[in-house]
Amino acid sequence: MMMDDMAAAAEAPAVGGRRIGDVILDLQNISLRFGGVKALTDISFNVREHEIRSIIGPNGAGKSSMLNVINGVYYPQEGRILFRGEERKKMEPHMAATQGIARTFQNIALFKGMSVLDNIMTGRNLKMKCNLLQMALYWGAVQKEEIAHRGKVEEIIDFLEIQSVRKTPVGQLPYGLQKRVELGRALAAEPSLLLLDEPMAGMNVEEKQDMCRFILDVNDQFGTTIVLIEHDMGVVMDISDRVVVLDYGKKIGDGAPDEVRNNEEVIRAYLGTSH
Ligand SMILES: Nc1ncnc2c1ncn2[C@@H]1O[C@H](COP(=O)(O)OP(=O)(O)OP(=O)(O)O)[C@@H](O)[C@H]1O
Repeated sequence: MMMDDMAAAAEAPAVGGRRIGDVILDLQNISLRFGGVKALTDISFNVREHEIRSIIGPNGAGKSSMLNVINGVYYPQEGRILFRGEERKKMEPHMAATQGIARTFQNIALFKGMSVLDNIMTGRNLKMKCNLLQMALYWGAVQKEEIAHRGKVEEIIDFLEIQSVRKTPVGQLPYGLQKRVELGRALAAEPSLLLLDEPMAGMNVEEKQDMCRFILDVNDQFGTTIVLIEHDMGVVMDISDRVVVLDYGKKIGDGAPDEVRNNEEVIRAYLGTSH
């Protein structure tokens, strides 16, 4: 092994069978304000390729705001964002999607009257090449493309073990399965960075276990980097490679689950809260 490779290997720990790679997202001194409200103050942390990186903190700590900064929904007043080494200038959410960043939401955002399959298909929109004119002129090509996309969607349906409900309107499914469909829609975009906003909120123990397994499988089998907001500490400590802790918009902890668990400031922030 060359010296450079050895240095890189030392920096990039192997977790399970996975190799954590280079930094792909680097957030430097991010501050975000809404009028007089300081949602985020001088926050820096990074995300490495293939890792599961969790953001935790009490209510109102700034977790969703941080996810929205990563996603390009909010642009911070201060700080730098580097994605794959390139500094990000002002951007729109669809630009994040074209860069390979997908997300799920705290509250399910699916078309309730549409089937599971069609909902997941909406996640392929960006991948579709045919425009309206081509649709009118080259029906054969459009059909071919549609078949390819459906194939991909069927793969995701198999992966998430929801074959039996593929034609069911999403609104008729139990909550846990709806959350799984939402994950499927995000996966349909074949993201390299997947942002999950409380994927286990409101789930029972069994549903949480299933969701944990799927998150780990996505990370493992597709190599997807995952940034996760989650309130369930057991889950966070179990599945994360590294955890960043926010409190009142400030970073109070950052590191491996064990480090964070034993951090005095983190323990103090959580005392007296329901988390
Ligand atoms: N669009 C907005 N306009 C004004 N204030 C906002 C907006 N979004 C968030 N805030 C404020 O920013 C702060 C951080 O909120 P944020 O939703 O990011 O916290 P959170 O950690 O995700 O909380 P929760 O766990 O309750 O979802 C809060 O004081 C919140 O009221």
